[in-house]
Amino acid sequence: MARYELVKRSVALITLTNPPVNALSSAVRHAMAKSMERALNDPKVTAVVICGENGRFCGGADIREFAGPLRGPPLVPLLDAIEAGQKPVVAAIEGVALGGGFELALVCHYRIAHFKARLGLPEVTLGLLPAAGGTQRLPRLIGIPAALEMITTGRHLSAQEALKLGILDQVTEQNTCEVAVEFALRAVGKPLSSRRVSMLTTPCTPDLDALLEAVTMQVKKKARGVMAPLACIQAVRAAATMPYSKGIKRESELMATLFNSGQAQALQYCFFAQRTAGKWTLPNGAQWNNSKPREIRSAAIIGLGTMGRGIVVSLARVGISVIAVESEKKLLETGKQMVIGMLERDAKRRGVSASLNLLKFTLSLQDLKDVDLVIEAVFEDMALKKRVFQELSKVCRPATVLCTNTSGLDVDALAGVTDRPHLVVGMHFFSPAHVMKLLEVVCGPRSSSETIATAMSLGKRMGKVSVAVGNCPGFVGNRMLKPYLDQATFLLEEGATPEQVDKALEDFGFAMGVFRMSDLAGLDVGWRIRKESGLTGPDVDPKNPPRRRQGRRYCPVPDMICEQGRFGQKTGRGWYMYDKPGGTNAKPDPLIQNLLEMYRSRYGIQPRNISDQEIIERCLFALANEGFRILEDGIAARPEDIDVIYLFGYGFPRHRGGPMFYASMVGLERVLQRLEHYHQANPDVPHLEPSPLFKKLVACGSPPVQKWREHIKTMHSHL
Ligand SMILES: CCCCCCCCCCCCC/C=C/C(=O)SCCNC(=O)CCNC(=O)[C@H](O)C(C)(C)COP(=O)(O)OP(=O)(O)OC[C@H]1O[C@@H](n2cnc3c(N)ncnc32)[C@H](O)[C@@H]1OP(=O)(O)O
Repeated sequence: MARYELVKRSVALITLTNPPVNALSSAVRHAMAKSMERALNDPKVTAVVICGENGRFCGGADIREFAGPLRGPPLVPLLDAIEAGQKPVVAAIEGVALGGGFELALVCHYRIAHFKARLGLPEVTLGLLPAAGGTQRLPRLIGIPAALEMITTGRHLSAQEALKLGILDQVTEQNTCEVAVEFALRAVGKPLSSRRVSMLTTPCTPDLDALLEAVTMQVKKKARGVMAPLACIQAVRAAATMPYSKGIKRESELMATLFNSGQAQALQYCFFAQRTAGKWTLPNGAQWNNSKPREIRSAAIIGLGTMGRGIVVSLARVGISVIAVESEKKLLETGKQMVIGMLERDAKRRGVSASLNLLKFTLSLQDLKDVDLVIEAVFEDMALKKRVFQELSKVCRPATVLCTNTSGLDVDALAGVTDRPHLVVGMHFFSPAHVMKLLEVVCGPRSSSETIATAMSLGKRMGKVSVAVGNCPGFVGNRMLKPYLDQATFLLEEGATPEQVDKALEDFGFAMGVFRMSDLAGLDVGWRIRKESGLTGPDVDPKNPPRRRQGRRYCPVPDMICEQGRFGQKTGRGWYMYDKPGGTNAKPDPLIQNLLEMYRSRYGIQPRNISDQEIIERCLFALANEGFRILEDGIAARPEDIDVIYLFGYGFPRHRGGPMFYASMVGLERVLQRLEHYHQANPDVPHLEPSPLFKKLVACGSPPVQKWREHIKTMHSHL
């Protein structure tokens, strides 16, 4: 857990050895304490260097240990002892120094880093604060404004930036440990008191209160209802206004309030869920670590609409040659100009040159004969997509992987029209594709493990959080959206307004409520799907009651809105009104209020007061209930996968952990009771009927979300 060596006859080299990130587990803390004691007591040792094995200094405290009772030597006294020691200690930072790892570096008397190293205090992203002295030492070292920014955002700094801020003493391109050992030898005999950061005075900040107020407003706006950034601000205030001994107590009190909070549990769950999601597995035993992806050097995108353009940019910026295909010259030219503009802006922001030489634009599918992979991103129309896949089958070489960006159509039906169904897979990007992190990799029953591995690995290369899902209408994300949207519109029928529903969801933590989000996405998309599914439009039998379809409750209000040409932001009118077509400033529209009032009176609905609690319960419990069905059907392998999809694709607030984790935090029994209650009141809404898996989990004593998998016995897993 820590290796101790004597180098250059007088330098104790202590290496943290806890792969993969040398986290400060209780065993590491124990070994560190013993090694430091040995170094400080050995008269031969004149200086100490601390480094991490495998080119990684330290990824911080062991987050897994936070879930259980704290054991082993506490970190704070260990770090205090290092700082107070009478021999110079140098941190040799390679890879990362994050969280507790960065705090370890802060107690060393000198810090040397490799030029590729990254440093930061990401505790806030885990619902915590840097409670091993970080909130008190960092402001003393670099001043309040810079420390506040680092601590409240959790941002990683490059070594160069850390050097400029005064965190590092030296940045090197050579062997960091060797440089640190030489540095340590030179430091022997020099006074250490000015090198003990806890003993420094925090530099004075003019207008401290105004600065703290401004940052408070900023974090409240950015992360509504999230506790950790606010606690970080209070801790940093203590560094400015209290002596170190009192500030450190304040830091620890604030940490105690965060440590056991539901928010910290949710955020730490998200950290691990995100990493679990990449570990896909199929019933035949093929999985992420035994299936080799193909190397993708060239790709083609068919269709240069919003999605296609975003995908081209995502591929080109990671160095993949892209051929972009459109069906008409004008569309091709417009798409080309937009892609070039997007790539140039992206490159400018990242300080690199735009990889325009990787792009080729064409009207001919014949140009795709040699590409490694094709992503179809044409209009969401099965007949059109089938024609494209048939054509691709003829044109592309037999080994080319064929992907569809459909957001819900049958991937296997497309595979079926090709000569290579095993090489067909869904790659469902989210709009705008060059910004949104989520990628659903849709595994058809005939997709080979190599094809899935290729799509997952390509997603990772593009910086996406890729989740493997099964093939069913809407896959995971969009399938779950239906019960959520249905509940929101039923609530309007019963007496709520779009702004009330949105406010309840935004207060819960969503960046945008469901109606504002629908206006942004465009209401016509859902309208077209409802028409195609026979739910609305001229094909519906006029004898059919307007509020019932296929034996279920149906709300025609969204159709009525679309019939008025209100498609959302793009038309300047939707659930809200906007200053102009394309405007983003949503204002309540009296016309919508009138429409709802007339609608209720036409159908004899007595509006009632609806509480925010009911809005949250009906929208989110219905969402989670569909998640349970998805697990039952084997469309998602784990609840973590569903949560990751909602966190990265649908703006579910991270500090709530995702719909499945949220249900477990509320308590499965309580959620079940509430669903049963709502289902009794709405027997014609099947989505409110608790799923069998859900009931089974409650009957088994509501195990924690990580254990649900043990209770899921899917006969026909799609994964
Ligand atoms: C009333 C009660 C009062 C209680 C008071 C309590 C007081 C307690 C005081 C304690 C004070 C401690 C203060 C310090 C806190 C912290 O340090 S919190 C941790 C901060 N660190 C981080 O957030 C870093 C997290 N890790 C990362 O960002 C990345 O992993 C990485 C280091 C940048 C590496 O990235 P990459 O190479 O892409 O690898 P990954 O896939 O992300 O990770 C590889 C595996 O390592 C696991 N892992 C990573 N970091 C940690 C960690 N810190 N702890 C445990 N495990 C970690 C990760 O899960 C991966 O695992 P596998 O998926 O199983 O491979």
